[in-house]
Amino acid sequence: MDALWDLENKMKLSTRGAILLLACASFAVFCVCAVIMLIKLIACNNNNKIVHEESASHENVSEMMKTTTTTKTTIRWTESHCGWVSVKRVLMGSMLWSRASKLEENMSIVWRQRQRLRGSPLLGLESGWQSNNSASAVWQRPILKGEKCELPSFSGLILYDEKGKLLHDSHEIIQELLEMTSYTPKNILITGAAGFIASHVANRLIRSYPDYKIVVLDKLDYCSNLKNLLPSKSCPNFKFVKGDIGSADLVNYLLITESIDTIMHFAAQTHVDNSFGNSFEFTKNNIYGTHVLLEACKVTGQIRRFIHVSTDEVYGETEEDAVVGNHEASQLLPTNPYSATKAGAEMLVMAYGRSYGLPVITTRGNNVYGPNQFPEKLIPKFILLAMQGKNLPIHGDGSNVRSYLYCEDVAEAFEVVLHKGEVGHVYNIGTKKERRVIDVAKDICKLFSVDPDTSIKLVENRPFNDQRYFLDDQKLKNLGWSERTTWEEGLKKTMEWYTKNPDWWGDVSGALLPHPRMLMMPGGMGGSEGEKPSSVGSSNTKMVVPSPKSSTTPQKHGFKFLIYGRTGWLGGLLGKLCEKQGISYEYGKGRLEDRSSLVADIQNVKPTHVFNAAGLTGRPNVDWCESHKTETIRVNVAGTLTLADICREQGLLMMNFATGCIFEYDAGHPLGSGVGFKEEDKPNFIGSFYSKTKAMVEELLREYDNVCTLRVRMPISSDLSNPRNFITKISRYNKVVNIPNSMTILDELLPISIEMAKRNLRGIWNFTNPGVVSHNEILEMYRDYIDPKYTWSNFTLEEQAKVIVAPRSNNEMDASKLKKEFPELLSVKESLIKYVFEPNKK
Ligand SMILES: O=c1ccn([C@@H]2O[C@H](COP(=O)(O)OP(=O)(O)O[C@H]3O[C@H](CO)[C@@H](O)[C@H](O)[C@H]3O)[C@@H](O)[C@H]2O)c(=O)[nH]1
Repeated sequence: MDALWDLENKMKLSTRGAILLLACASFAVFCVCAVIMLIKLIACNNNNKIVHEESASHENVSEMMKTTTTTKTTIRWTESHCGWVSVKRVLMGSMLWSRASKLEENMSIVWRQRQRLRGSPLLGLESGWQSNNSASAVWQRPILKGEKCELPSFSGLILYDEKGKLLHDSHEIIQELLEMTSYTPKNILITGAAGFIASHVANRLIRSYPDYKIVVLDKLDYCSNLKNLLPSKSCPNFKFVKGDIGSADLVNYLLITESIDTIMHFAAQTHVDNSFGNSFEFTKNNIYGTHVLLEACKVTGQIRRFIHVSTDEVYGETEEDAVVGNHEASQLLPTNPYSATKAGAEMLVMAYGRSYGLPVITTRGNNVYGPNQFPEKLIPKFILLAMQGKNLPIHGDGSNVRSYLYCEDVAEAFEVVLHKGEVGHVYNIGTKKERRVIDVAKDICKLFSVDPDTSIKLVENRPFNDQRYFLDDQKLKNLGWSERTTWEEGLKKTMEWYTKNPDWWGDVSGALLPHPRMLMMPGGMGGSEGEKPSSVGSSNTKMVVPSPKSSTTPQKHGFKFLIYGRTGWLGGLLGKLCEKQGISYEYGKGRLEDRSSLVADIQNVKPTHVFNAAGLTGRPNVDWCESHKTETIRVNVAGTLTLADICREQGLLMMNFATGCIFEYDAGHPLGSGVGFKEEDKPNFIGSFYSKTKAMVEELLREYDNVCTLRVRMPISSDLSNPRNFITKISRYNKVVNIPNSMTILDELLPISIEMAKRNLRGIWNFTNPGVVSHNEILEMYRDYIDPKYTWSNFTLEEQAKVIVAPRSNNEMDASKLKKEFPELLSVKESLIKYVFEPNKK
């Protein structure tokens, strides 16, 4: 019993003890909770506080970070290997350290598959940081060896090596790595800087920041001009590279060799009118080109800023009565093909920011005006027209409103965005001052003291003409930028500049048409149907009151070729090719030397391109020309020049089949040396009258920027029955010389001439397959593929001279320009086998 009592007492005691213990424990838990809540509360009020980590190495880091919580912190990774950085977001309990992305050997950044971030407000997003998902505590981005990397100011820092192992000796490393610096551009690539806006930006940066290296990449399209960069020409920090942003190899090469850390991407097809014509060019330049740049940034992994230049047009039309402008978060609702491609490009930029942490900034600008602008745009166009005493064509009724900024102010805006813009942000570059198109025209009339009532003509509206683009410009103003130039001041400066530089752009008659379609007309100077340059400013200019229906009428698209040389070999083949490719074409009826007949042809056919395959080559050969010199001059000289001249007047590209028989092997280009004559070489062979006239014409045609001269040599085709075919000719001669020559395999090259027209290529081109082939090599192939019994004999040039009247040229042409444009082009021997002998094999 006592024992039981004892046990009961003991149990009572232990129960009391347990209760006491429980009470103590509860109190302790309460205290801990209170402390935690207090810490959380403090933390809530101190978003910039650093999270302390348990590990000694982390403490070191944290200690250092403590001093840098309110400013941006930059670290640089100098270890021999690549690494990555994680930051931990404060005020979130979880300690889930996400496994980092890996840097591959080729230095490209490969992010592991992760959930898309959905508009988390975390500041880290702004500098390219990413987390597993929006609830994760850990934000990370990879850094490359030597790269500086800004840390969001609220973060703690943990460094891992590339295998994900914590760095334990981080104190020393971090001491060395931590820098209190902000981003400073060093080597900037500006695309499209021979164009209008970018030239002002480039010239400004080159002038104001001698420490920055500015590399300009520009393909020198119709609307760009190296003269725009003249102020920078002799500056040591300026470099110009002619090239296309669509060339991935070139872009990658430039980023690496020039150590580019910043890209300002202006290059684009910008003219709305053109985009109603050939809008594929817009997709190619604006979307694909941007994509190539972005991919190059990803692959090279060294870009610290990618400033993408977009337009206010991506927002689409603003309501006429809207009082609040589009702000940067407004919806994108582009209305024309041009703005649609710009919006598309923006999406890619945004995606590369999100997917690969590319530090992107986008700008969306209002209309810009000032010196250097190609006169397809309203203000320079109207100034030039007014200067010429011509009428100013207003699309529709001129009630459309645009907001105009002076180019220097816009250049300053880009300077501000470059230095102060936040990564991941969009900035409108705008002005609240709006102007109706009709008022712009009136102001220009006033400057030139002409009567607006007689000078201004209403013409058909654009297929779609946004009424207004109204921007909220506050965000950029918050960075310290504001517009400086008044409209009156800016317009006066612009007028003075164009008055001083009326020929800056050469012949721009095509651009001054009411509705230029520079890209649809690969001649670059074309107009839409029914528009002739002469009609601008004439009192006959069609006046059309815009109607909503007509404004949506689709435009006619497609190519139409006008071909001269119907009865000739090349002209005949061209027609067949057009049929095969479904290209609409007509043969010219007029004679080359009869100007009015050519004008009538163009009026009737309304071509997009003219091909000149007409010319006298003589029958049975060029010896005929020696005894028919005036006839040869009439067609080959006067006729060709007349056609080129009319095409230029009409804004048309003329594809001119010329000859390479204006060169002869010489000391600088000896036989067998492999050194061919280049496009820029001056003709050195005028032995025959035919060659003499051809050389003279080629020289004169250099002055016509609407001509594409194709130097054909010893043309060969798969039609071995054609007497003009070089193979047919030499296989029928009693004796042949044996000299290597460059030649043109028509089956391969004629389709290329069509493609060249579509690509709007101009200037002189050696239109031969690369390499040379000798007479004997061709005849050997002829024997091997066609006639095993075929034999021939050779004779020397001296012996040949006895049986011909005029000397013939032998030469090698350098086809590298053509090969560069068409990398698939076969060497002459490969082409002979593929296109001529294999298909004729007996
Ligand atoms: O002969 C003409 C030429 C233009 N306009 C009108 O003038 C206004 C301005 O036209 P334009 O100078 O071609 O500029 P936008 O179409 O407004 O586009 C410019 O401004 C955009 C920014 O808003 C940029 O994105 C574009 O690249 C740039 O071409 C438009 O309403 C045109 O219809 C005429 O009435 N007659």
